[in-house]
This record gives sequence, C-alpha cells and structure tokens, in this order.
Amino acid sequence: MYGVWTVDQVRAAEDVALAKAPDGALMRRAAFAVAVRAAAMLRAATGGVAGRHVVLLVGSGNNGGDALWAGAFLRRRAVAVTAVLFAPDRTHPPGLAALRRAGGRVVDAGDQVAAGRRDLVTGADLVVDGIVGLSARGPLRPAAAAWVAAVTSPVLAVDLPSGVDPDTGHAEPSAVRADVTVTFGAHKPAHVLAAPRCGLVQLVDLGLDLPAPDLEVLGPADVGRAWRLPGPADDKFTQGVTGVAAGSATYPGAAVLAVGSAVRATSGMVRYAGWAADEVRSRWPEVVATGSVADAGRVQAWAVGPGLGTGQAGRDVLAAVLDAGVPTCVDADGITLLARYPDLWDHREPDRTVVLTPHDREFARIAEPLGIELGTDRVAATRELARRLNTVVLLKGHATVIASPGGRTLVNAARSAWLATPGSGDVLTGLVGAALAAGGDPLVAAGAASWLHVRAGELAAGGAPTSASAVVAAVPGAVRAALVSAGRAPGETGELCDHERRYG
Ligand SMILES: NC(=O)C1=CN([C@@H]2O[C@H](COP(=O)(O)OP(=O)(O)OC[C@H]3O[C@@H](n4cnc5c(N)ncnc54)[C@H](OP(=O)(O)O)[C@@H]3O)[C@@H](O)[C@H]2O)[C@@H](O)CC1
Ligand SMILES: [K+]
Repeated sequence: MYGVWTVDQVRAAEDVALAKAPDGALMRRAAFAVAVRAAAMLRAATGGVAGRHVVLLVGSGNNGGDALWAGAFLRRRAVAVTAVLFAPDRTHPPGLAALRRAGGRVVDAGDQVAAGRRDLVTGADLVVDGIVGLSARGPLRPAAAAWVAAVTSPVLAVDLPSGVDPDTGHAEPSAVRADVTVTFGAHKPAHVLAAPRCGLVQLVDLGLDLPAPDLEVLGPADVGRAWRLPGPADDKFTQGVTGVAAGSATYPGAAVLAVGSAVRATSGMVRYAGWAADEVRSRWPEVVATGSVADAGRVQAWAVGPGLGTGQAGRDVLAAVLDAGVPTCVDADGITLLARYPDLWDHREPDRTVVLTPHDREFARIAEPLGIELGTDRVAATRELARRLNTVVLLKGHATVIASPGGRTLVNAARSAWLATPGSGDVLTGLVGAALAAGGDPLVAAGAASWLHVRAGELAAGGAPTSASAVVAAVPGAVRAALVSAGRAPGETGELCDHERRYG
C-alpha cells in the first residue's frame, strides 16, 4: 500500500521542511535525482551520456528551477543542454545562473518561434519538462502546448507532466505525455489518476512529515494478505458462499462470466440464480444453479446486475437480493434499476454493505438525480456518491476510484487498456461478490477485486488482444501473484515492468 497526498497537503509539509533545510537544498536534491534519471534515460535511448543533447522546457516557477538545476548537473557529465524559457523575465534566478555557470545554452521560447525554430526540440535526445508543477491550473498555455506538440524524443517530466491537473489528474490532449516522471516528497493524485501520462513514476524522498494520505493504492502484497484462503477446518460452505444473480435469456454470457470469475477466484461454493441456469451449469458444473433468488439457498454475499435487464423481472430480482440482507455488489442493469426505481433501496437493511460498480454512464444515471456531476474531479464525485448513498462506490475507468461512505478512498491504476473488452465488467462483478462473501472490510474487498481484475487482464493479454473469457481463466494466476507477493504462496516476486527493465 502506498499513499497519495493532495497539493495542499504536500505544500504544508514542504513549508515545514523548507524552513529547516539550508536555502535551495531541497531543490538541489530534487534536481540531482532528475539529472541521474535523465542520464539513465539517455543511456537507454542512445547508448551513452556525454555529448548527447538535452532540451529543458522551463516555466516561470520552481518546477522550471528544478529543470535548470538538473541541466547544470547534466553539464558535469558533458551533456549539451539547452534551456527554452517560456517566461524569461520570471525564470528561477538561482537555477538559471547555475545552468549558465555550467555552460548551458539558454534561449527564449518566443524568439525561437519568431525565428521559425521551434524544431529545436526535435533534435533533442531527451526533453525535460519543467514547464509547470504543483501550481498548474488548467490546460497547458498555447505557447507551451505548441512546443510540447513538437517533441519526438523521450520525455522526463519534473514532478508531474505539465498540463495534467495535480489533484484531479484531468488532462487535455495537449498535456505532456512523459516516459518517466520524477516526483518529490510524495505521490500526488495525478500520478495515479493520470498514470498513462506519467509513465514510470520515481519518488524522491525529501523527508517530509506527511499527514494521513488522501488516497491509497493497494499493492500485490496488500491484496495477497486480504484474500481469504481455505484453512484446515474449512469446507466448501465455510469460506464464504458467493451468489450471482445476473444474465438473462438475451444475455446469458454475463451470467457465465460473473459466475466464472467467482469460481476461479475462490475455492468456496458459488450459487447462481437466474434465467441462464442451463448455460451456467453447462460451463461451470461446480456451481449450484437455480432459477430464482428465493430457491438459491444461503450465501454470504450477492453479486447482482450484469445482463439482468431493466424491466419488472430484473427489478424483482434486485429486490429479492437486497431482501436477503447480505453484502451485495450491484453492477450494470442493477445500477440502472436503482437509479430508475429509488424505492428499491427500501429493500436494503440499513447499513448493510452495498458496493456499486458503475462505469461513467451508470454513474451519471444514479448520481445526477442526487445533484452529483461526474466532472473532471472523479475522486470528489465518487466520494460524494458513496457518502450520499451510504455505499462503497467503485467508479471504473483507466484509474478505478473506490470510495467508502466515510471517505476512505483507494485508487487502482490500470497499466494497460486490454480490459476494455466486452464482458470485462461482468468478470469484475463476480470478483467483488467473491471478495465480499469472504468477509473483511468491504472497501478493501472491492479494492482487492479491482486489483485482481487488472492483473488478470494483463496476464490474459500478455501484450496482445484478449477476451473476458480469457480474463476469467487468468484469475487464479492473478490471485497467485498476489499471494506470492504476500509470502502466502511459493514463487518469485518482484516482476519488473518495461520501464524498470529499460532504465534500471
Ligand atoms: N516547495 C518545495 O519544497 C519544492 C518544490 N519543488 C518544485 O516546485 C514546484 C512548484 O513550484 P511553484 O509553486 O513555484 O510553481 P510551478 O508549478 O513551477 O508553476 C509555475 C507557474 O506556471 C504558471 N502556470 C500555471 N498553470 C500553467 C499551465 N497550465 N500552463 C503553463 N503555465 C502554467 C503559473 O504562473 P503564471 O504564468 O500564472 O504567473 C505558475 O505560477 C513543484 O512542482 C516542484 O517541481 C521541488 O524543487 C522540491 C522542493
Ligand atoms: K512538469
């Protein structure tokens, strides 16, 4: 698990650290780390460091100061450094002086454009983005955006990619897309909410004294610790029985997939209730499949909604599931039904765990009647819906945001887009249901299910297109990876991602 802190939290902690440290010490430590990473990127891209050409894009604040100091450090390794200044009159004076002393070249962005020479960046071996950091507001200004658009070489972002909102991760297309982001003191929301823009994120410790984090990111070991394993005294009924109420004559696949992921994620019993009982039985013979929730028998949690339909029949199923009084994951048509017929909430026992797993359109359907807009601040909207409905809300997306009614919030950043495939959401529903049936904190259960879903997607894809059925088949491998990380199963840990292989 690692924490993520807002700009306000980081600034408050930085102020304390700045007051204690000698003048400029924090910035030089930050910039030195940028220079070390830049040298590694140069070596990876070109086979060497000395004589290579680095262009610094430098804005008016301390982010630009970091870039300038990094350029000065790179000069010691005989790198040719050119700083392009976007606000020549307001450029960080000590950083600019340091680069000049070290023999760096300094140009004015406006003069270059006037002379038709924005292509300066195209000849670079590496571009360091020091346009804007924690003080970023709104999209990149047009002058900077035009330079960024001309970049063709690898990009190292200082603190965060310019143009990405630090707190919401919102990015317009013009924002920098970095290969590596070197950040300081703490991870900020942009690093997890806009992970694809950041590339590999390297955190440089500044010794900040930070409060409780605003967001948390589960790692494989957290998931491995949270996942319930059968003990010597367990049988098929004692590990948490998962019930799935999904699918219809039109959409039997939703049932087969949601049931399948619950089956593959646990060794306990899975029950199915619905119109696709025959299809479920023929694909998953280990499942007890019946036609109705009333006939299904006891379960410790229900997963309801995918492929259910939004008519009266689906409404009756959802009511029966909520009447059962066990923790419930409501997805897809189940969410639409709750939005359309709010009286369905009357079937829920007060405070009984409900986890909603909407995508954006489903979120809008259920949130807009409450006056909650899914704008650019996905965390705030998710938290507000969780609070208002007294549910856990898992908002799907490239960064999945999972909030509890009390405000504790997890983020799960997908590292690839392979899960954007039909039926993928149904697989997640089954995983959340299985995690809820096993007991434990519902927020962590939903977070663990989301992590396993992403991991299974990566395993299934292996760098090529995949399908929801393949993701189901990969679920045990994802569980194993988490258990290995937690030391609960034998195996190798510490798999390197592409960036770590490239930059060491
Ligand atoms: N404090 C510390 O201990 C340490 C801090 N450190 C570093 O300081 C950084 C924060 O620096 P900071 O606060 O000086 O501002 P920064 O982010 O550089 O912005 C500069 C100016 O850009 C402008 N601007 C705004 N939006 C824009 C946009 N969309 N597109 C273009 N321009 C935009 C706006 O100026 P304006 O033009 O509006 O006057 C703004 O004032 C932090 O990220 C880290 O790198 C490290 O050294 C470690 C120690
Ligand atoms: K930046």
